[in-house]
Amino acid sequence: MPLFNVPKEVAVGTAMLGVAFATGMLAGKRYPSLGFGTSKSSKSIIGKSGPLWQYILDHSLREHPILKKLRLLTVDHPWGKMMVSCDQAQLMANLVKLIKAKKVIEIGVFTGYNTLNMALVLPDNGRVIACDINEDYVKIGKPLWKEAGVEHKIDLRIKPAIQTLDELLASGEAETFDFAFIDADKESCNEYYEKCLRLIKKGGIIAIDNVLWSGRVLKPRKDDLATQSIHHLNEKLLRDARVNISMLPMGDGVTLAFKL
Ligand SMILES: C[S@@+](CC[C@H](N)C(=O)[O-])C[C@H]1O[C@@H](n2cnc3c(N)ncnc32)[C@H](O)[C@@H]1O
Repeated sequence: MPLFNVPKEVAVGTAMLGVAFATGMLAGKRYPSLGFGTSKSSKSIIGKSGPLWQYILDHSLREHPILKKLRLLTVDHPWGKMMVSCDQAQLMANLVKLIKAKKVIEIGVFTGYNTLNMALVLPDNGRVIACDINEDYVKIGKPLWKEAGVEHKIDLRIKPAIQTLDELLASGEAETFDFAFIDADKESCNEYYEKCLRLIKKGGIIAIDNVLWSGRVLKPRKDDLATQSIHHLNEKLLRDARVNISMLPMGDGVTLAFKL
């Protein structure tokens, strides 16, 4: 199947994302112009295409050459805006290293940029449980996981992420993970969060992407289920005594929840 086709079986899971892209909702996931592929939209709520953004990358991004190769492979893909922001991915890798994580979960792999990013900093016996429903996207990045020599750290599960999380819980892996990155269909973000919270150890971190949803969270429409879902989770997290949180205006907004 051509890479650019969305297979029927994932149409439901990705439908809202599709709408999001068509309407610029994911405009915050944009890449800089200088050697970072095309910048297709100017709707970013936090200015991700101007000279200051370029300066930030020029003075902070330390990207592994194979990660860069994967980003450039992905950026011109028609769905390339789904890829995680590279500065944000670098923060994830720094956190994974800081807490000496061994077991991490990625919910929403796409072409595998952040999966590779985390695998690169995990110890040799570390493991990324990588969840997606679309194998065609993942196929783009898989050869680069191998080229980077980290393929053995990645356990790819092609099925709805809820199912994978339930299987991990059923197999006794509660409180054994160190880090989770939630970046898939937004309607399920609360369920992903609750299941990840059970899977993560105390002191572990859950990172939730797109918490600003290009600003739509400011005025969620009743018929916009994705925005409603993100907004409800944001409100819940503010009062959730099980975690400490930081909401960062990076990419399309990322919340870090530190399990107490
Ligand atoms: C925003 S992209 C993920 C970007 C990725 N984290 C990266 O590093 O570039 C969202 C992904 O979630 C996947 N997805 C959508 N619904 C899903 C579901 N129910 N279960 C698992 N993955 C899902 C899509 O196929 C897509 O690849």
